[in-house]
Amino acid sequence: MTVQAPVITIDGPSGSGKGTIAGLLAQKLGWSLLDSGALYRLLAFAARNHGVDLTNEEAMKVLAAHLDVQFVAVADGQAQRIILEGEEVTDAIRNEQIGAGASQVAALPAVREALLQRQRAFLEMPGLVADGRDMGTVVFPEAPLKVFLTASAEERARRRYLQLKAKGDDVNLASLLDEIRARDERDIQRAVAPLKPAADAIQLDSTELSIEQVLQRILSEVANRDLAE
Ligand SMILES: Nc1ncnc2c1ncn2[C@@H]1O[C@H](COP(=O)(O)OP(=O)(O)OP(=O)(O)O)[C@@H](O)[C@H]1O
Ligand SMILES: Nc1ccn([C@H]2C[C@H](O)[C@@H](COP(=O)(O)O)O2)c(=O)n1
Repeated sequence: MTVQAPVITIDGPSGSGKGTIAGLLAQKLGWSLLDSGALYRLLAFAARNHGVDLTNEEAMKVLAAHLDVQFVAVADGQAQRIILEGEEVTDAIRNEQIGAGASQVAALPAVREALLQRQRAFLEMPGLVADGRDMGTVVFPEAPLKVFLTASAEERARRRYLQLKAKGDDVNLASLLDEIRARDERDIQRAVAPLKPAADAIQLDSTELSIEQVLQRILSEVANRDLAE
């Protein structure tokens, strides 16, 4: 009998803290990590490099199927390094322009289909923490623990502002709020795999919670379900 590795899915809108929490959780449990948003960002980035129009579904599908990417684990507490076509792009894909492009290509059904198996291939023992928009609804519908992490748009814009400012980016809070609202709208309204909580997801509003409080809430659910050693 093959034993299936457990998955914890963390879905939610941009800036709700999914990536931060997924990374900390994976580190704490010693599990693998899937940052599915990075795949859509990488596609938008690769399309720009290769001069492919983001609305050309057939060309984007081919790009998605052949995306040459590696996720490299690093020391505890640091974001994994992302290598696209031999070049490190970890930071280059983390800006609002690429995020908006990612949200645009993510609405193409052929692209989502082309990335499905690639995402499922991240599943390995002893377990996987997967963050994105459709982890609990489409990619890992059998996951024993699904979290839908939210926060108000204002708080998410504020967090993004502080994050980008710390990186030295020239940012404007009002524009970030507009971009976050536009991205929410596109991710929620799209026809395929829209952003929505799975019926069996735990919904967690992090607006008034610290990163540590969110992490502890999820770890208590992990313990309740006996998911980890
Ligand atoms: N509960 C929290 N309280 C305060 N800041 C937080 C909290 N959760 C996350 N943050 C901060 O908010 C910023 C955005 O978090 P993060 O990148 O994890 O969001 P995300 O949901 O993965 O966004 P995206 O989907 O766009 O990648 C980071 O700087 C992170 O440190
Ligand atoms: N499972 C996923 C992950 C991401 N997307 C899309 C929607 C987002 O706007 C964009 C970038 O994601 P982020 O890195 O900000 O989490 O990618 C999706 O549709 N499905």
